[in-house]
Formats: sequence, structure tokens, C-alpha cells
Amino acid sequence: MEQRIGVVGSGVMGSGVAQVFAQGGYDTVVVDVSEEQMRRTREKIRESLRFQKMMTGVAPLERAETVLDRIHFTQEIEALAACSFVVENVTESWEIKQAVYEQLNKVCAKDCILGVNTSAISITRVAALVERPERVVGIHFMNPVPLKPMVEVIKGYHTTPETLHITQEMLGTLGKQSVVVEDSVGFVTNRAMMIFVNEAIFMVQEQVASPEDIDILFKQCFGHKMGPLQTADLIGLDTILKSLDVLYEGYNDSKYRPCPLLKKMVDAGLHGMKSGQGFYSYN
Ligand SMILES: NC(=O)c1ccc[n+]([C@@H]2O[C@H](COP(=O)([O-])OP(=O)(O)OC[C@H]3O[C@@H](n4cnc5c(N)ncnc54)[C@H](O)[C@@H]3O)[C@@H](O)[C@H]2O)c1
Repeated sequence: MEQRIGVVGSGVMGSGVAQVFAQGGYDTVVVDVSEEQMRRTREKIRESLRFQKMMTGVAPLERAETVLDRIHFTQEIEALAACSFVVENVTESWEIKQAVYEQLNKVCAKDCILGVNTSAISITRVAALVERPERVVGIHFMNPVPLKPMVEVIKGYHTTPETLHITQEMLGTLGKQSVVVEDSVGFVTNRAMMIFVNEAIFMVQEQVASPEDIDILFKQCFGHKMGPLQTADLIGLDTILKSLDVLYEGYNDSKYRPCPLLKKMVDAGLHGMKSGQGFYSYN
């Protein structure tokens, strides 16, 4: 397969996105501002491939080194010039995404599809930053990317049927199914999910129940694989807070106001699994 894929941002999501593209046989260019983060991502992908059989029951078709050899890590965004498809996974902040799309607009080929991986930010607003808004589409991968078969694809105001078609075909080659939804802050999944995660954090703050007890109730009563506080730690508490801010601003609705305990934990550097400490410890 000759198509070259770009992955911008190599944090929680970018590492999974790079892995599935490389496993899909694509030559993959990963761009991040942090050299240290890219080093961690390389190791994370190696670990993820090592545990794939245990997690899914299916062994990887190729050795980890073969998959990793398809991924080129760089801090130079110009390396995306030869890519036909780019998935952006940078921090959930309008200012950061805005600066990245201004660069992508200059660097990427005119027919390159730009996939926005965001928890809540409007795809239409992002698309307005580039000259070809019809080539911009929301690709809301689920976490952890290698294990989740479903992707929420978001149609921005300008997104054409052709862009949607190419995107869904591309996801299909990665073994992912997708559902297309209209552009609306938080889309379908996070518009609802962020509310129950935030409400669970309020319950911890009010000492209604411990994180363990809240999570076990969700798992045993509703059949959820993970409780809301485990989910918050997996996503990253900083990303939850930023997403709630985007929803709060987007709908001007107090039901999205972030819990003070969440703000305090983020200020204290407790960002969940990625920092080693959130509602649970990961040492
Ligand atoms: N964490 C989740 O479960 C989840 C799920 C779906 C979607 N998302 C969305 O995906 C995006 C990424 O989230 P994440 O959890 O991976 O965040 P993260 O904080 O783990 O990673 C963000 C990465 O972006 C990099 N970055 C920042 N500025 C950059 C720039 N200018 N150029 C290149 N790289 C830059 C950072 O160095 C970091 O490695 C966010 O928009 C988030 O809302 C997250």
C-alpha cells in the first residue's frame, strides 16, 4: 500500500491512531512538538502490540518492529506534505488546534483529507481555518483506538459526500465501522457521556460514594465495561475538563459546568492514567 498517512499529536489518541494505520500497512508520519512524547509513544505502541493477543484474543499479524518500521516520528510538520490523509489529535484546546490548522493549510496537499479527532470542538469551526473546508471531516476515534471497533464520523457544514466516503472507506481498511453524525458540539457520544462523568465526579466531591463504588454500580447495574471514573482516568482528566469547557461554552448551558473537584485535580497535575494518578493510582 503506497498511501502515506499523517498523524499530528502523539498523546493518548495519536499513539493509538498511528498504531492502527501502521498495522493497516500504511506508511505513517507522526508529528508532535514533544520529542519526549514521541519516544513514549513508540514504547507504548510496542507494549500495545505485545499485549494485543491477551486483550483481543487475536495475535498481531506482524512483529512489533515491522509495524514500528512503518512509523516515522518527527517534529517537522512539513513532513506531512506527501500525505493524502491526515488525522489531527492535538490537545483539546481551540488555540492549539487553530495554530495547527493554519500550518496544515500551508503544508498539506490541496486534496489531502484532514480528519479532526476532537472530543467536542465544532468541525465546521475548524474547517473554516483552511482553504479546502470540504476536505475536513470529524473522525472521533474511541479510546483505546486499537481495541474499539466503532468510530463517530462528523459531517461539518462544508464536508462533501466524497470526503465522507473516502473517510469511511479508509476506516474500513483499518477494520473500523463508522456512523456519520451532524456537527454539533460534543457530537452524539461526548454530549451525553461528559455529563454522566462530570456528575459522577460531583458525587465523589459530595462523598455520596467512593470512586470504586460508583464504578462498580455502573458496571454491575448497567453492564458498562468501565465505570465513569475509570473512564475519566482513561481519557485524561485534563481532556475531560477541556471538553466540558467546550460544551459549556458551545451550548451556554449550566448543565456542562465542570465540577470544582475536577478542576482542582487537573491543577494538581492528577490527569489520570497518563500521569500515573487520577481517581486511581497507576504505578
Ligand atoms: N483521550 C481520549 O480518550 C480522547 C478520545 C477521543 C478524542 N479525543 C480528542 O483527541 C485529541 C487528543 O487527545 P489526547 O487525549 O490524545 O491528548 P493528549 O494530551 O494525550 O495528547 C495531545 C498531544 O498533542 C501534542 N501537541 C500539542 N500541541 C501540538 C502541536 N502544535 N503540534 C503537534 N503536536 C502537538 C502534545 O505534545 C501531545 O502529545 C483531543 O482533541 C481530544 O479531545 C481524546
